Amino acid sequence: MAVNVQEFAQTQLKLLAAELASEIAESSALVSLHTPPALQRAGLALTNLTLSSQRTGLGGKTVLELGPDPATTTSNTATTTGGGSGSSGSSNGPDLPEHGIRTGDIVLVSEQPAAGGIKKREAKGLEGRGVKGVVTRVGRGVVCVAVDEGGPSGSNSSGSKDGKGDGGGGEGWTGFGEKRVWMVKVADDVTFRRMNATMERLAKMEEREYSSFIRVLFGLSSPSPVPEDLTKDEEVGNIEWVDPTLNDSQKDAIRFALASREIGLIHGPPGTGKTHTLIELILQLLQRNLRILVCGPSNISVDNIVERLAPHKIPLVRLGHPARLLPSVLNHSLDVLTRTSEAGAIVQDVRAEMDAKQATIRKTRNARERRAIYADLKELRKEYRERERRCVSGLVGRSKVVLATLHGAGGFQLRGEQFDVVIIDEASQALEAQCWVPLLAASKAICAGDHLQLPPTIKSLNSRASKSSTAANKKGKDTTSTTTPISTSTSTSTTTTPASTTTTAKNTTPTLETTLFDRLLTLHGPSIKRMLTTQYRMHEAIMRFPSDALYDSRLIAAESVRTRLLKDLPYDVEDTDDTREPLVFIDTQGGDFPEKNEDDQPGQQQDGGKTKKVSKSSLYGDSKSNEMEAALVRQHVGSLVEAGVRPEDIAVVTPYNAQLAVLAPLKETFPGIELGSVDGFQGREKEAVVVSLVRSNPEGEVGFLGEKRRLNVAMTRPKRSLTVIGDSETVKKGSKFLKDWMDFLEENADLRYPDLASLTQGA
Ligand SMILES: Nc1ncnc2c1ncn2[C@@H]1O[C@H](COP(=O)(O)OP(=O)(O)OP(=O)(O)O)[C@@H](O)[C@H]1O
Repeated sequence: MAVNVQEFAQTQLKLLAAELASEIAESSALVSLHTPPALQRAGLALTNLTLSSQRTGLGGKTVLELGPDPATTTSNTATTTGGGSGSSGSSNGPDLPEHGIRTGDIVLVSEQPAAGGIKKREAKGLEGRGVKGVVTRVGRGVVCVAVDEGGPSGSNSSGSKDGKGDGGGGEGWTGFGEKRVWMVKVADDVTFRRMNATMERLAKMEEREYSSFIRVLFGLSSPSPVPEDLTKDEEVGNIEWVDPTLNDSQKDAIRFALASREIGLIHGPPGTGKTHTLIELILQLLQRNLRILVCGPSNISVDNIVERLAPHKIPLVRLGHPARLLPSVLNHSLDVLTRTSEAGAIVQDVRAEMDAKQATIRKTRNARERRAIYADLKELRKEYRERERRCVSGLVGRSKVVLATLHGAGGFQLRGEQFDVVIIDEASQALEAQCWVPLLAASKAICAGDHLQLPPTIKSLNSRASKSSTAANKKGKDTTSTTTPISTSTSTSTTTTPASTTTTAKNTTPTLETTLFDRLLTLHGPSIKRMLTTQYRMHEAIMRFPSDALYDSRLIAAESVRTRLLKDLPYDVEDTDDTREPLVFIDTQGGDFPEKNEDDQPGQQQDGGKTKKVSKSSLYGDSKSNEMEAALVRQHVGSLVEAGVRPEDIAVVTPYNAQLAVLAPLKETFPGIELGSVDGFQGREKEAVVVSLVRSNPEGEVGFLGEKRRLNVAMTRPKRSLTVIGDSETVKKGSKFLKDWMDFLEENADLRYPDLASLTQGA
């Protein structure tokens, strides 16, 4: 049962290397197969830019300000003086075209290739050219990018051992001059560097260095026993709750988390108040004068906690690049505190000096003078880092609660810091290696998550899976993950988040998709977890199937949500067949609603003529769509809206990105409606959710619909109304779980068969 720590770390290192290689290969393939305009349309790039200015941003980073190249913005009414340089690019200039670059994205800015695509050979070297950075601001006519110079703060480069980031940025962007440049989203290899460094540390540890915490996490010792009933426990039996309205399962989970010595898991099924529970736990730990590090896999998961902790007025510090934080939590950001606190003033002096120097670069044409300025800047940056380091360690050292993303916890700011407890939210959505970044600073950990929802996205799974020949693989090859090379840790958007292709392989060979949460449950059994059982989201009828099929029938619908329907919404909604039903199943069986393979679709060809070769790098992969089903979605949404349900209270989710593309026009008809991939919608909720299952074929192939964790996510998003649209005949053949679900819907939902005639009329 016990795990050899060194072997574990070595295996993780190998798996991580394969994963990074997959991500990079995918990015490069996308870039080499598609022209910059096609990538721009797919939301992955922004083309035809020029550099308008640069300045020193937060954390001493150089911020590049990029605007549309005036030479390419012909039909603009705004008056622009030619030449790009000198103009600020932020006001009065031409607007940027439609694009999908968002604040917080990691991008590579480089010289734009001439017309046509980027050749494979060039794509390979893409990382070596240009400069990488984080998008800090997106305006109508300007995009700002804080470039990666290995600055002391923020999430980039600091702590990297390879020194790759250090100083590299300077040369990267100075060559831009007035040339036309573009930016493309890229994989975030910082996350990998942090995970690697952590695994290397673990691999090098000698057994005698293992703490009892580490021993338990690898099964070398058992966790210290915790009594089943803690209500009579001397220490935690009589807690003064900050929020006395917590339900019993939440209180029990908190008692358990407080009483556990090494590790405690809080299992939070959908809508059961996992975060709510963690907030109380943090406050209770603080009352016991313990020092806490709180982490989550994404910025949004961490910000969510900061926002809810802030009203309690406890001193806390949020680490992370300010560009990636919610505006509401910026006041707690370490970068901002460094700037605004008294201790930060001295840091600012150097910063002002750096700005002044930066400004002189553009005026200098003489190469020797430029080199001299760079040398000065290098010195100043060093000094800046030194002062900032002192200021930061003061701020962090005094904080009882520190919050960061998992990989953010590997930054220089926490070097040498120890915590009594590390709390990891959404632990079942993080790679285990990522969890170890903060865990090495802990002597106890509390992990919250739900291993019955989707695990993190693994890209290398595709290539590894395709080499084996299991039936699960054959069926599991559909993927939406090829639509984007962006990292999983930053995005707050829902539609671009890639869906993983998890086959349910639960074998003994270590794989990246085994999360820490899963592994610990297998290792120590259910006694190390407590489950939250009251859910505050779904109508009872919506909750029933997931509860019975996945959560041992233990879920209870809170009184406040148990019977609420769309017709009871706090605004005017008519009482109709659609608004008084919590569960609707529109069964398309019979073969009139066939699915389409993305390859079969005409009009898929992108610019440049070369992209017809559909491969893993196609913008939609071999995703599936179903136009007739989309027409049904439109009809159903139409009648909901007609009854008075607001489009912003409706979401349509589907496992297939190709189907999302087919559904896209709904956004024009019903402004405010949300469309999302199931994977991207994890963690979200809506009053009404329509699920489009897409698959309909005589063979009964269901692809990655066969993953029950994905279906669990899909069916547990709605509050008052779930409508499932799909072909029961096809879907039933997919798995026992799918058959049970279809049988359940046939029995318990308002079952409808579409009227083909009205559908073709309405279309
Ligand atoms: N004890 C409680 N009493 C009343 N409402 C509660 C209670 N606990 C949680 N809630 C409510 O339930 C909802 C879900 O809570 P929260 O956001 O903490 O859930 P979560 O489990 O983290 O969410 P997810 O299911 O997305 O992981 C919130 O609206 C919260 O206010």
